[in-house]
Amino acid sequence: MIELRGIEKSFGPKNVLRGVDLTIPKGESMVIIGGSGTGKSVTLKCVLGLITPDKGEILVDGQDVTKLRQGSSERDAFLARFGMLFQGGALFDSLTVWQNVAFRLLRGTMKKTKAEAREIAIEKLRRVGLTPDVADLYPSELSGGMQKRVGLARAIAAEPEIIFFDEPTTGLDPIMSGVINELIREIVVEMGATAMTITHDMTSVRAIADKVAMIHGGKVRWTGPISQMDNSGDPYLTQFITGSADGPIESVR
Ligand SMILES: Nc1ncnc2c1ncn2[C@@H]1O[C@H](COP(=O)(O)OP(=O)(O)OP(=O)(O)O)[C@@H](O)[C@H]1O
Repeated sequence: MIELRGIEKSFGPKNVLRGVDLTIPKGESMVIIGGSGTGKSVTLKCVLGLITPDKGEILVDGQDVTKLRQGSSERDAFLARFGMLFQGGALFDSLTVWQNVAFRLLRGTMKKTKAEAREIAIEKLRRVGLTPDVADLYPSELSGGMQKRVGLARAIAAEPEIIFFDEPTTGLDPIMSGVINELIREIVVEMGATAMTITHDMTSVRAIADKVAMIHGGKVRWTGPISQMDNSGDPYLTQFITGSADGPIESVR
C-alpha cells in the first residue's frame, strides 16, 4: 500500500504540490491524470525518493520514504521492491536487450549468475511477446514498440511488488499503444502488483486503471474508481477527460 499524506513541494516561488493526499491499496492500479505541469512527475519522483517533499509523509507499507537516507542499505532494499517503466523506454544503448532486461539481476542485492540472469531475461521477454532471438540485439536495432516491450520486461524482471509506469504509451501509434496497455494490465493483474501510472493518454487510463486520481491546483481534485470517472459530476475532471477547451481549467491558446 502506498499512502501520500499532505505532500507539499515548491520550486522557488512555484508551489507545485499543495497538499496531495492519495492512497493506493495493495494490488490496485492507480492512474494519475492532470494537465501538463500540474505535478504528476513531481509526485512520482517524491514516491521514488528522487525528490524530497517540503512537507508531508509518504508511506510504503507503513515505511516513510522521505526518511530513508540516500545511499543507505535500507533505501537500496526499499528500491529493490520497485519496478519502473520510464518514458521512452530509457534502455542502455551499450547493453544488449537481455542485459538491459537483467540489469538489476546482474548487480546489487539481487545478483544472480550470468546464465540465470539471461534465462530470466529471456522468460520475461517471452512474457511481453518478444522471441529469444532479440536477446542479443542492441536497443537501436528495435522499433519503438519493441523497445517499450523490453522496458516492460525490465520493469518486471525482479518480480517487483510495486510498479511505476511513466507515460507508457508516449511515442507509440494507437494500435501499439493498445497492445502495450493490454500487456500492462495483464501483467499487473497476474503479478498482483500495486501499480502507479502517469499518463495523458485517456485510452491508457481506461485500459490500466482500477482507480483514477486527477491532480489540479497542487492537490488531488478527484479520485475514484474508473467506473465513476465519466459520471463524476466534477467539472474539472469532465473537461479534462473530454478534452474540451471550455470549462473551469484555463487553457493557453
Ligand atoms: N527539479 C525541478 N526544479 C524546478 N522546477 C521543477 C522541477 N521539477 C519540476 N518542476 C516544475 O514543477 C512543475 C510540475 O512539473 P511536472 O513535471 O511534475 O509536471 P507534469 O504534471 O508531470 O507535466 P507533464 O504532463 O507535462 O509531464 C512544472 O512547472 C515544472 O517546471
